[in-house]
Amino acid sequence: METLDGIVEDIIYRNEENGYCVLSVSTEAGEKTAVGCVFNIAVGEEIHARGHTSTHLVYGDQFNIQDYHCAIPQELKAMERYLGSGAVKGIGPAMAAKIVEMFGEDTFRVLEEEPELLERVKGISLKKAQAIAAIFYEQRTMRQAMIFLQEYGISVNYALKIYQEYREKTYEVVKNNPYQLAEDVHGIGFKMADSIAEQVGIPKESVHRTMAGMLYLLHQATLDGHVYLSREELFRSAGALLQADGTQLESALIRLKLQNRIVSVSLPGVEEAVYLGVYHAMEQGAALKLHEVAHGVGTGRGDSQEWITRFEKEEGIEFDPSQKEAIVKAQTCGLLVITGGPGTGKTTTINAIIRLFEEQDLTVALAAPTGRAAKRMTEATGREAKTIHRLLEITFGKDELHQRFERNEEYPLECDVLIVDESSMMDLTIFHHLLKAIPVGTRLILVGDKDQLPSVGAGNVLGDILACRDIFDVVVLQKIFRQAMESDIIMNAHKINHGEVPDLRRNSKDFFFIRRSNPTRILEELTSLVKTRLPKFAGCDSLEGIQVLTPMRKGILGVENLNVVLQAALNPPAKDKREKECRGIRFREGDKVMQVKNNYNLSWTVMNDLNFKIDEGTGVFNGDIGTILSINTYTETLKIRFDDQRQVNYEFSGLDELELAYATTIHKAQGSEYKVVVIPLFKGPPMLLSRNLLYTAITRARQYVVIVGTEETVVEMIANNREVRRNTSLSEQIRRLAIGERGA
Ligand SMILES: Nc1ncnc2c1ncn2[C@@H]1O[C@H](COP(=O)(O)OP(=O)(O)OP(=O)(O)O)[C@@H](O)[C@H]1O
Repeated sequence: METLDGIVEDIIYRNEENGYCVLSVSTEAGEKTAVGCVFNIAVGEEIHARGHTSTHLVYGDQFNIQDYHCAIPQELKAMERYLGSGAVKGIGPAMAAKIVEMFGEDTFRVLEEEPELLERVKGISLKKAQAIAAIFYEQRTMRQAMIFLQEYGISVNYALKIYQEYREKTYEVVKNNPYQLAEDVHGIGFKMADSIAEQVGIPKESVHRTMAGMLYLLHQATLDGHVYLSREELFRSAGALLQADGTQLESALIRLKLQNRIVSVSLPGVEEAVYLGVYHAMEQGAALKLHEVAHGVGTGRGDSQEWITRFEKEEGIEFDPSQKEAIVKAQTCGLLVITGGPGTGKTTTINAIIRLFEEQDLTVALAAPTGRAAKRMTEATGREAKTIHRLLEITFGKDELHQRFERNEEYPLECDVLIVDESSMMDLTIFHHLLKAIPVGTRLILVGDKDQLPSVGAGNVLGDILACRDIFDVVVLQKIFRQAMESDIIMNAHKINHGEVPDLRRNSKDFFFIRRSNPTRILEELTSLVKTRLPKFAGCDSLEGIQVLTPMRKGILGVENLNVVLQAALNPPAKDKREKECRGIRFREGDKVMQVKNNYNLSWTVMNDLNFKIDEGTGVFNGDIGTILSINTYTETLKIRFDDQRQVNYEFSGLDELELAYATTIHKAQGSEYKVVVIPLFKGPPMLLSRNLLYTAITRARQYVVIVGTEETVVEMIANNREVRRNTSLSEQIRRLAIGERGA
């Protein structure tokens, strides 16, 4: 590795958000340009950096800083420049000259130890002297902390986050219990904390380590959808991860319980279910609020039967008995769940319910868990539907567990009826926040298809509520309407859902099966379809209209390889297209990409044709798809325009939240719809090839489905009705409360 030592002469560019700087540094070998993330550096400071030199096409040689430390300058001239550069707020160049003239080499000692002496300088009051000293102290502490943290191999980005979290307590936390970092600092997980702990010299058997390891495993379980782990599961994984014995684990478990960070309860079939405290509280809170909402309204106004007859006449429609039941129950129940597969009239029923309430002058709010689902609901109802996050007015959240919403029990939603579509996608966290904001007396109507894959986040909210059909009101729409029957996509989706294999040889107008017997042939066929044949046939763009959905991540037909192949076919390298590589993914201007995490802090803007900003906000969500408009290697940013026109600038350091999206997993496509869906299917592990995965994939298509692969795989998937069980206990909590109510 090369080194660079010199004095910062100029800061040519500084990105305030990610700290990326272009510096001009004077060294013994002359003036050099250095680039990289450098925090809190000022003109006049000495920089000692390690890194490598590369040659930029336009800017020539530049030193890429990997790690660095800087020091307050020693020479009078440099001191003056440093103080006057704006590094210490309140001191400009003229004042700096006066201070250095008065105190000479003693300047920094005075600033640190006897700031009141500054008052002697003309123009500095005692108050100002104190303020200057405070800033100087803060900067010195920060600089020292950054050096300290970098010694443990912590990157500048994380070091800054750690310092911002703990300030002067940084040393104490890192030295005594670095595992705390995993809980408090976004982006630092157990593994990184564990490696810091090893360097600090914390023994492997430390109870802090065991506790952190257990919390980590419970958190990992939530990423797999589980709200709790059985004690046996937790001990098995913790034993393997931490090489800890039963006594150590037991003692950590007790401490965590005493601190209320975990809760354990017994459930039917599970002797001890262990939860992260916050998840247990969310389940309990949700169960209680569901009961309150369900019982919170009196019977509705007017006679809905009469209204239905009039509506049917006016609209020339005849409702199916279960649709009528849903409309009547919407009037009489505080909580109603309407569920049904594609084409069973959910939207038609919602529309009638909205009309009925509106005619009674009640306000109806509409929401859905994702941006795409909300957009579809808006189109289908002709009324504005918001994402749940927007409805609740999200304000802050470094991650899912730290989300903050303006709307909550103190400042609840102001509507008489709330209808949530695509409820199967709601995870426990968002559902808990939603319920908190619903005042008792407001009607809640949850609509969804129970056979879709469960939510990406932890929980099985819709499934758990439906398991309590004897307690809450549920209407299942089963009739497939004539118009829907004309679509093979809908009919085949229902067949698949019932375990029947559709006729794959049938000549269909919207559902196609192309038999190819090995992965290489499947890939060739799929590429040719997406690149040329389907855009012509369906009259759409390869990128916008067509989505390849696959069950797997790995292998020839996994997301990763499909993206490489499709990128090469649809957006090949070109001289005028800039690129940026990150985690082995080569992002290129023009690429189709997907955000793979909810990020509530990313800012977006919407520009009009004249490039004027017409809207702005924050939040980009898991599953949002867009196109890379430009890559700027100088400012280290990448600009993306999402499908709904929002434009977002990503720092290169935030690219781990992006993936190529020519192909995505079926899981990620939940709640989205595409004009054309292409599904490659070939042998794979049964866990990945299940019936509801195929069902979900097919029901994502609005106009055409094309399956390329082997008939055997389709048959196997339909036969594989093994639902992946999630450890959740919302229904149990609902039941316990119901028994309590009956008993009371
Ligand atoms: N009672 C009815 N009589 C006749 N046609 C109906 C009736 N209810 C719904 N339909 C028609 O059936 C089709 C499917 O209905 P709708 O879109 O409401 O179903 P959905 O369950 O929302 O479907 P998806 O989940 O696919 O969006 C539509 O064309 C709709 O007009």
